Amino acid sequence: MAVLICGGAGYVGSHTSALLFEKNEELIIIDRMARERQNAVIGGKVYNGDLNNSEFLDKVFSENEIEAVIHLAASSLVGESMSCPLDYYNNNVVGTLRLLEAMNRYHVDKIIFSSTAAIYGNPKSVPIKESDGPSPTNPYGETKLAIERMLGWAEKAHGIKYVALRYFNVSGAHDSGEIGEDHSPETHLIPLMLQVALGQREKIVIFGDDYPTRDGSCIRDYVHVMDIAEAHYVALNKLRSDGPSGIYNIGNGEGFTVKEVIDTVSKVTGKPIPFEIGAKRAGDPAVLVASPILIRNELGWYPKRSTLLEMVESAWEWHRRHPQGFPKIDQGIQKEGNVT
Ligand SMILES: NC(=O)c1ccc[n+]([C@@H]2O[C@H](COP(=O)([O-])OP(=O)(O)OC[C@H]3O[C@@H](n4cnc5c(N)ncnc54)[C@H](O)[C@@H]3O)[C@@H](O)[C@H]2O)c1
Ligand SMILES: O=c1ccn([C@@H]2O[C@H](COP(=O)(O)OP(=O)(O)O[C@H]3O[C@H](CO)[C@H](O)[C@H](O)[C@H]3O)[C@@H](O)[C@H]2O)c(=O)[nH]1
Repeated sequence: MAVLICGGAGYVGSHTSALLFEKNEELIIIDRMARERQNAVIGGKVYNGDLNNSEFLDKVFSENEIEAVIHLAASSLVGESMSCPLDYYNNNVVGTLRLLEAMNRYHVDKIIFSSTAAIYGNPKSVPIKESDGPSPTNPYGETKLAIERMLGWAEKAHGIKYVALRYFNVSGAHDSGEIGEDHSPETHLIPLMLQVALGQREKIVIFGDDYPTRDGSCIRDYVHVMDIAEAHYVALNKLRSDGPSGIYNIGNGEGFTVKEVIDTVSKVTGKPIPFEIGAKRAGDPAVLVASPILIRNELGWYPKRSTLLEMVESAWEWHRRHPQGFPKIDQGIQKEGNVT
């Protein structure tokens, strides 16, 4: 039986798919950008389509024997969600609703869901524990919280077991240096800085330097994408062995300011990273740092590539080798494969 990966052509999805492929799992991948991003997918049967389309989901679920779902497909930019909240509800909440309906129709009863630190909002204390009350400061976090709650009700009514992984800030790249972060447009801090190091961008704008932090810039907990991929594999096996549903932070337990990230990127790349101070970004909490203890105690997962230096080095390796990201398929460099 196969594992269905929704959003498998995206950043975290392509790394998670690669890891599961290396573990000899049978993979089905759904992504609405699968055709454009087929160079990000190293294996599995790939479908180009949208989760909000129930007929498309019927096709995928009826053509394959699906054991479990890993659901990473979402709109996920904090700033964008502030200006287009309804699009976020539509893509994230309605998309997941359609997916759960299809799982229910086809009797698939395991799902691992990409949640986010953004559900916590401005934390009451740091590091943040799962038991701390959620209080999102942006529509993106609200949609993820709504989905976590929908999963809880779907379990009660339909017996669908779930693990929600609340990732903190994902960074780094596959150990091979052949898969990495390639968002368009790029908005994430570390790849933007690496674009500066590559000479593709003049400078970084720090979004606010009067936060109540040690140097005034925001603090985030960066976690390596391959550690995140492993968390999915661990969660999948937990559900396979009849483990209970659960919600877990996926972080390192240590936070870095934007200015500290600039220093690390400069050290790794050997290039200065010029910056200017800009306005705060709407919806940004000052500090997000995880307590990663619960998942260590219950599932045995802990981050293995935990220093910021390792994360930036691995991201730099990918960006240095692939300054334009994945080869674009209209450049005629596409892999052989069958995207349905
Ligand atoms: N990157 C981070 O720092 C981070 C942190 C916390 C949580 N997350 C969550 O992890 C998940 C993956 O994040 P990412 O950075 O890899 O994002 P990404 O944008 O690179 O990947 C998401 C993929 O999902 C696909 N997708 C989106 N909506 C879809 C739909 N309706 N139907 C089919 N495909 C759809 C996109 O085409 C894309 O390839 C997201 O759910 C995000 O909210 C990411
Ligand atoms: O040009 C930039 C870009 C970012 N930042 C700052 O750098 C930090 C990291 O910003 P990112 O845009 O890289 O990441 P976010 O913290 O906004 O969000 C990411 O992590 C979240 C979880 O913490 C979410 O889940 C979300 O999907 C994911 O994009 C933030 O404090 C942000 O204000 C800047 O100062 N300048």
